[in-house]
Amino acid sequence: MAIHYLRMSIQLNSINCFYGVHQALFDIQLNCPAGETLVLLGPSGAGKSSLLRVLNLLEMPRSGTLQIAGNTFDFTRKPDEKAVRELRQNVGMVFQQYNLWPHRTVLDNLLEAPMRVLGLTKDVAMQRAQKLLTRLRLTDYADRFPLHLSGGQQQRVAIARALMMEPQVLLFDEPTAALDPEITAQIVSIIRELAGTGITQVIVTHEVEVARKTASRVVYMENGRIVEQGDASIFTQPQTKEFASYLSH
Ligand SMILES: Nc1ncnc2c1ncn2[C@@H]1O[C@H](COP(=O)(O)OP(=O)(O)OP(=O)(O)O)[C@@H](O)[C@H]1O
Repeated sequence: MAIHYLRMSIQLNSINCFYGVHQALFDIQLNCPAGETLVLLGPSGAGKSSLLRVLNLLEMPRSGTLQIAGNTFDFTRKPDEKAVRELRQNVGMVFQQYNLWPHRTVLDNLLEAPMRVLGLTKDVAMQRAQKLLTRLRLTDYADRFPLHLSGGQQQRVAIARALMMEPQVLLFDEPTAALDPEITAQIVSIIRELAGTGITQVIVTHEVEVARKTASRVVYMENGRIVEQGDASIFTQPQTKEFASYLSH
């Protein structure tokens, strides 16, 4: 009989994370198979951003293990620098404030990291950039500076820039915060389109509607702990009174 192993893109085991003496994450256990879109939900201060930031090592937990995109980290030891660099190439991040280079054009924002970090030639990087500019409907803005673009356009540039590295995992911190409903719908449709490409996505959001439209897996957190996790069916059949109450507000 054939045995099928589920290809896990992300596994967290017993993660404990502190800011000084304040513990922000408690004993986090999480599995996310490759190709899923995982949404992290929970009230303010629940630990969603901290958990997201652990996934690309912007926060270093005090203990526990992380397996992501083929790398494994045991946080009781100092992480290997080469493994950290590899992780950052394989795990892209789209920040809430976009974090674009303000004095570089959209095109140069896209070309910079793949040429510097991956060593791509300008021709190869340009080919990648042109495809992404087309895919994200940004071709008319290639020569503009980020501050001359709307929030939704800057968000699309930030997504294109992360995709330039061809990451296995893409992290989003509040991708639709401060965007109006029409632009939110555009970003939701981009996330859904990306889900079809096999990339694994992890999204922090306060917007339950955005979560409902994008998530194939859901994690609900409170006070640094995962209260409930499952597939998208938990939106209609929450298993805990905490998640049910969150959804009803
Ligand atoms: N840099 C920091 N220094 C100290 N404490 C922090 C820091 N960042 C977060 N915290 C604390 O850690 C806890 C989790 O914060 P986190 O930002 O992960 O929550 P969140 O669920 O993303 O909240 P929000 O939805 O408001 O962004 C909170 O109690 C927060 O005050």
